[in-house]
Amino acid sequence: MPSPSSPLDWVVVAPVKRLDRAKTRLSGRPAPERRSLALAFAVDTVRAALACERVRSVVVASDDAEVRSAVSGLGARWVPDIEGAGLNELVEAVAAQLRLEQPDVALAALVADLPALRSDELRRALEAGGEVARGFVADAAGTGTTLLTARPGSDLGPRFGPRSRAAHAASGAVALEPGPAPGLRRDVDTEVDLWDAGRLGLGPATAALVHGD
Ligand SMILES: Nc1nc2c(ncn2[C@@H]2O[C@H](COP(=O)(O)OP(=O)(O)OP(=O)(O)O)[C@@H](O)[C@H]2O)c(=O)[nH]1
Ligand SMILES: C=C(OP(=O)(O)O)C(=O)O
Repeated sequence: MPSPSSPLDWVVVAPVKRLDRAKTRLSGRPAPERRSLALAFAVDTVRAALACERVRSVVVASDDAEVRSAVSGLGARWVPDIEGAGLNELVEAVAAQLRLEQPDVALAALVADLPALRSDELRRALEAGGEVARGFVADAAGTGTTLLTARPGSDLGPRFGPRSRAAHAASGAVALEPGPAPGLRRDVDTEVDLWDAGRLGLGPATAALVHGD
């Protein structure tokens, strides 16, 4: 067991929808473009999480073969989606399995549509998460959640979805204050979100699509 003062190592669960069903709010774009963007968002999110010094491993929950192949290439592990389950049931089930495998692990659930995520933002958020039983980071809009944390001994208790910030707070999770973390909070659902992520600085996969880098 780590001593109380040593920072925890985290396992990050990142759910990724099947690409043909993802990012429906980017509806002004043809389906192949939406698909490529959804994949690029996930790749940039997972790459930044894997580069975070507090992250022991990243587990991507997805039924999409292209997603699985891309994130495996980065060094993440993947597990299948659960047929008919919603996002919260899926995260809960993957977290329970991880706790069986590694009982002392600290767990985090990270949405995989954060193309401007920086590893140092995630590190500060996870360090703040290590101070409380359950914590969350609100999204840029202030209504949703991008990161949910649970120290060893606590369950994630995910309540992602509409108004998840309020739902996580009402469930007893603490709002984490990791300092400036605009990329961690900038989930991309709409064209305006994508523009804002571009202003912050896109990860390489998304930048290649948006700017042709
Ligand atoms: N594996 C899996 N991931 C999911 C599921 N629902 C949502 N996600 C992921 O959870 C994160 C947050 O979801 P949303 O922001 O709603 O993303 P989205 O569903 O692609 O976008 P919209 O179609 O605009 O709602 C993204 O990384 C999604 O890929 C699900 O049922 N299974
Ligand atoms: C799932 C969530 O994301 P979004 O609101 O972007 O769908 C959430 O904020 O809980």
